[in-house]
Amino acid sequence: MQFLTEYLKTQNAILDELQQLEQTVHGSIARSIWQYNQTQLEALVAGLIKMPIIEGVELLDKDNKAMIDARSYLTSSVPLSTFSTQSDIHWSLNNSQIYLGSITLYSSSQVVLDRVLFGFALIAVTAIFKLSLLFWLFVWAFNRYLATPLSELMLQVQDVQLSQDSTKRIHLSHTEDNELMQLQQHINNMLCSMARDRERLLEDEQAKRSWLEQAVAKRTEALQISNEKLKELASKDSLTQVLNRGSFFEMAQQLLSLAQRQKSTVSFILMDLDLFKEVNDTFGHFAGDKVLIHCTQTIQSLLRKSDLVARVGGEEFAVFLPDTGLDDAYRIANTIRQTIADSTLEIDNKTIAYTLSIGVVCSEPDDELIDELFKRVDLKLYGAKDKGRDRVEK
Ligand SMILES: Nc1nc2c(ncn2[C@@H]2O[C@H](COP(=O)(O)OP(=O)(O)OP(=O)(O)O)[C@@H](O)[C@H]2O)c(=O)[nH]1
Repeated sequence: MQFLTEYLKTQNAILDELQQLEQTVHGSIARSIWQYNQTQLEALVAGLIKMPIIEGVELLDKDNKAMIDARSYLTSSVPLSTFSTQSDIHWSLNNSQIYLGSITLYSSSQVVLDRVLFGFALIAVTAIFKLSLLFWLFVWAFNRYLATPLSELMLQVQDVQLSQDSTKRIHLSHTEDNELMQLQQHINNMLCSMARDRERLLEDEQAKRSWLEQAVAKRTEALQISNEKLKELASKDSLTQVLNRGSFFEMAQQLLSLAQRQKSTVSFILMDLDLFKEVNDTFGHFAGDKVLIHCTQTIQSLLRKSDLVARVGGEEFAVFLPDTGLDDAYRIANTIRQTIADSTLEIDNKTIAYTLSIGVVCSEPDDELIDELFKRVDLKLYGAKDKGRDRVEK
């Protein structure tokens, strides 16, 4: 439909052009005919026929006989349809018009078609050019305002994700006041609130950890106290509160090893209450316990703090004297014996007296084990018993 409209419009335009051409050449042709100048007439027609919109020129004389009939096409390729404009040719003489003939200019559907197609081609080329321009404009705008900022945004988000730095934020290099800028703002707000949450969590965790550490420290302290109490209980004799046999031998062994390294002498005193069974039998077991406690306190009062005292049997006491030779040890042992022998105990209005038999030895340079000293001192003790009790044997 558009093609048909275009075709008709173009045809009318060509008709107008043909008429204008006729007007233009009208005077020259009239003169040529009036002057019988055939050469000039033919030249004019040849000029006309060369024009692209003219397919044929026909000149008729006043008797309608053909003077010139020129065609731009061969007779073998006649156009499908032709259209023409015709006008009469007059010559003015003494204010009268003399009729000389007529001129007909032909054009064809081919000319119209060519022009219409040329118009369409022009429109198509313009459209393609405009479309290309629009396409590249779109590509440029897409890249500039969307693709490039988006890929930059993705890279920065990735960077923030991989980084341990919670203060990192998104900063796009080219930001317009658009959705991307809002997106950047939203992401940064989200990162801020995430950082705040993380800080809060860390603070909570820190508080919980310090609470836990305090609780553990308190618990450890309580355990240490309990352990120390247990150790003390395990290492001490419950009645007399001096060392028991096990811990005495352990500590004495360490002190003996140290003394051997330092090449000093240590002494070992072993004491046994004389006829203690009689004390128990006469005054009772409770009184016997009091005697044992009295004996312990008396021994302790006569020793240095660095000496070890232990209850190593029912009524048997051991003393380990670091850095002490046999004579000094003997003197100490005898003082203990004498003090005990001189003392009495009042229990339930009854006076109790008791004595000790004591053995004393000192270490030899090749003594490595405390058991060796114990064996020797045990023999000395039994020597004291054998010799009548209440005495010290060295
Ligand atoms: N009260 C009391 N008596 C105890 C304790 N441990 C042991 N005994 C008593 O000590 C006495 C030891 O008697 P024996 O081994 O016969 O020795 P002894 O009577 O002292 O005679 P000798 O050692 O030969 O002088 C026993 O009667 C035990 O019951 C104790 O913890 N408390």
